[in-house]
Amino acid sequence: MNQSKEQRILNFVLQNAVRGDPHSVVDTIDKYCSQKEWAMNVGDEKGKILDKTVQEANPSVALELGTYCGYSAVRISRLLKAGARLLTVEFNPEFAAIAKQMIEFAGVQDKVKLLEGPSEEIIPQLKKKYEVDTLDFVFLDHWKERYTPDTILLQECNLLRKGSVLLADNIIFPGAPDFVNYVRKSPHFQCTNYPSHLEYMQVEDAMEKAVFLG
Ligand SMILES: O=C(NC/C=C/[C@H]1O[C@@H](n2ccc(=O)cc2)[C@H](O)[C@@H]1O)c1cc([N+](=O)[O-])cc(O)c1O
Ligand SMILES: [Mg+2]
Repeated sequence: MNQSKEQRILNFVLQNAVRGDPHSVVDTIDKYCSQKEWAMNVGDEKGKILDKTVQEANPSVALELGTYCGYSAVRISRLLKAGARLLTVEFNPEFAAIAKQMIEFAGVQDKVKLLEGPSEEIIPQLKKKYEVDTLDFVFLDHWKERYTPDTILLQECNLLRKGSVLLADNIIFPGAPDFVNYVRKSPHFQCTNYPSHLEYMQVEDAMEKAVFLG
């Protein structure tokens, strides 16, 4: 049966990137997805905003919702300090299998833990099952209608602390209007908007940073 697009992306990385070099894995995925087949990786332009936000937060414990092929898991984990870890949540078994191989090829498997399942199931398990106290950084890049319920769930599970940084992809396209309304109206978040473009396209997009105020 013919290969999936995600398998083709992984194969291109295995054949063209440098094993153990996360930067080359990120660049190689961007090369494939800009020249051969579009895919919903955060991409390099928004990736630079992600990099800066991660470096500023300098998280000990980070969470990503929506692993997909592992592009942003590799991108984030390459910036983590020694001993820091990224927990990334993926619901689709095929994508999880691709991401696992991508993460291992990049050599960041010691920093990244891929959790398979829906975010609404995984988030309530983070404290007891995954020994999380609070999250220093959260990247939201999964189903857009899950951004708000999962942000509420993170608060209900006491996973945020004063200063926890949320960064959400696709605020303009495909859009997450209820999330933007929620965090901008909430007295518990200090928000910043970062205009950008949809990955590999000339389409407008943006990222929203929401810092939890406690
Ligand atoms: O739809 C988009 N993203 C949805 C991502 C979904 C990913 O999150 C996982 N997940 C993991 C846990 C869950 O609980 C639910 C889903 C899904 O299994 C999938 O791997 C999107 C679309 C465009 N676009 O241009 O159309 C651009 C983007 O940057 C996007 O992020
Ligand atoms: Mg996205």
